[in-house]
Amino acid sequence: MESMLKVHHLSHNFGSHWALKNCSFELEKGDFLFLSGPSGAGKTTLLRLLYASLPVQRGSVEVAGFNLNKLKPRQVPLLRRQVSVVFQDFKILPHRSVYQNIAIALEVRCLPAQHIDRRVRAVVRGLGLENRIDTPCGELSGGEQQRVAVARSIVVNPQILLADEPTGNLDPELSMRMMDIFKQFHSYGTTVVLATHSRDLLARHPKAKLLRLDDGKITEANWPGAIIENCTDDDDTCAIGPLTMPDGRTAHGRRRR
Ligand SMILES: Nc1ncnc2c1ncn2[C@@H]1O[C@H](COP(=O)(O)OP(=O)(O)OP(=O)(O)O)[C@@H](O)[C@H]1O
Repeated sequence: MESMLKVHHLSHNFGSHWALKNCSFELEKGDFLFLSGPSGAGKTTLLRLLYASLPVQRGSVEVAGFNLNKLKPRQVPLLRRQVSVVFQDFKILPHRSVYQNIAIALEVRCLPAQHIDRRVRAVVRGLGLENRIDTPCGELSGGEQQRVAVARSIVVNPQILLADEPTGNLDPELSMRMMDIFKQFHSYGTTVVLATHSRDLLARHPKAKLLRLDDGKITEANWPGAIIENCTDDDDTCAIGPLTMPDGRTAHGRRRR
């Protein structure tokens, strides 16, 4: 199977606070992963690292064949052609319409206008936004804005789709519809990583891969490609992970596989 994500000994700190501690896991093409854990556990931090919106401080990350430890600024747009993200704050343009907010993801790729129009309208239909297509996004409800953010991320057909609580603002029916869309993309071969608090969502997808974070550490995983570190925070190297040297060796002098 083709590897899509390799995260080894990943730790990340904000000042003196370690938001991620020595996380290691791998995903293959077409995997569907739920990232769970309480508020503050490090889910968003992990997604931001995978999207290269935070620099890798410790450990190593490979996403869709890109080594993020060595990623140059000019390579970031290339990575983001393969990886789409829906963040919690949506990042949509309030004065632009639903159509424009979604089309922009394709316009930056200089695709033919007809092709853009077809794809945007198909996604808008799929997410039930037809009657809001010309509405400025600033006038939409939270749930509608969330659907626009999801539409913009899937319209580009990414290899990897990262989503941070994509059903958080939606009622149960829309939430199911949104999940159906993620599952549809997954069935086309897209690798999906979805962060959620929702126990209900996890219970409804018992076959998906699950990674639980607590206080920055992996505490639960249901497949062998993830490592649960049984160590305490007192053991610094174990909890925070070995330092990665620029040549890829760890501070222990062991070369990574
Ligand atoms: N930019 C930042 N500056 C300082 N601390 C941060 C920053 N971003 C996150 N943190 C801290 O890192 C920890 C992990 O935060 P993160 O947002 O990754 O958690 P989360 O699991 O996504 O939480 P939620 O489910 O509430 O979104 C928290 O303690 C948070 O306060």
